[in-house]
Amino acid sequence: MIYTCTITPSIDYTVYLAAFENGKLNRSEEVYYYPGGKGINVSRVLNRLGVKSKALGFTGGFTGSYIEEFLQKEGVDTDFIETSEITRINIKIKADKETELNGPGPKLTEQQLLVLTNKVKGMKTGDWFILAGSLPISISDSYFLDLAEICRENGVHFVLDTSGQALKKLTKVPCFLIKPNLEELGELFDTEITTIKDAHHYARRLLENGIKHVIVSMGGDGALLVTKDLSLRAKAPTGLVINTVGSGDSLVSGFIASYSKDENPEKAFRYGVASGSATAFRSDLCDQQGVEVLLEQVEITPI
Ligand SMILES: Nc1ncnc2c1ncn2[C@@H]1O[C@H](COP(=O)(O)OP(=O)(O)O)[C@@H](O)[C@H]1O
Ligand SMILES: O=P(O)(O)OC[C@H]1O[C@](O)(COP(=O)(O)O)[C@@H](O)[C@@H]1O
Repeated sequence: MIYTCTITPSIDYTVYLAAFENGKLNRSEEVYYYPGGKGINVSRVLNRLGVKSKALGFTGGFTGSYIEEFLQKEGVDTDFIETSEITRINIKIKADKETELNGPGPKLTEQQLLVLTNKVKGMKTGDWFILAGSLPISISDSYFLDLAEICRENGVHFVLDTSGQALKKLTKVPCFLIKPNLEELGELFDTEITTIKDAHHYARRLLENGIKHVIVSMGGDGALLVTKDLSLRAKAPTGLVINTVGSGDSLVSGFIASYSKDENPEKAFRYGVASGSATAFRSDLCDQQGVEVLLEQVEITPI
């Protein structure tokens, strides 16, 4: 079973307008209320790609109920832990530029965290645990290190897609996959990365920690895949960009959907990049048909 875990879910209140002026009254023309948060996006895309998963994490209040109902209607299994706080609403403004305002994550009690630990303890060899999205600083790093250790002991594939300090601490863990974007990779090494050569260099350094697959996503410039045996660059397909929110999550989903069937990292990489771009080319997350028409347009070359 594939389990995604979103500690900080959201409703992505996504608004389209011709132009956005800071400090003025703006009126939007079109609005959407998508369930969001990185693990939730991964589960939604896996479902659209025909792969079952269970979405774990913490939800609360009317926004939490909305997310849960939305996912269940789409056919995504959920097993959220209830919190007393209202799940955040993240604002995504799509005008001449994309602007985002993400809220803070929930404050969780020891008891709530323990419930999640017990769920991870119940996972079996060969299962997947995808920890994705921001991790509140109120939760100690050792909590996530312990979850990663439980996964290692039980032969559960641990996938990490987070940012900031949490990413820095958790890259010490021998994950199956991590997917920083260029900025996040730079933050990991306290530097700014502007070239493929540097991105490749730093991605390889992450393998020294025992990480098996490092995917560095680069927006419209595609992505890199680095493993012990492979160094690949994928150029992303070109198209009309509508909404890139969830592109990175779609890349992770596409990779895992394919890898969990064939265990072929290059094929999975192609599927992942096509999934990321298929999401960028529409308002909501990608679907299988959208991904498959882009597969041949993903150009993969060795670095
Ligand atoms: N403008 C774009 N054109 C085509 N594909 C894109 C574009 N933006 C993102 N993608 C696709 O989505 C993937 C992940 O995007 P990225 O923006 O790097 O992730 P994140 O949202 O995690 O920062 C890219 O590797 C690419 O395949
Ligand atoms: O947990 P964070 O870092 O605040 O990010 C949450 C946001 O990321 C998203 O999951 C999108 O992520 P990506 O664009 O990186 O794929 C949104 O749905 C959500 O609003």
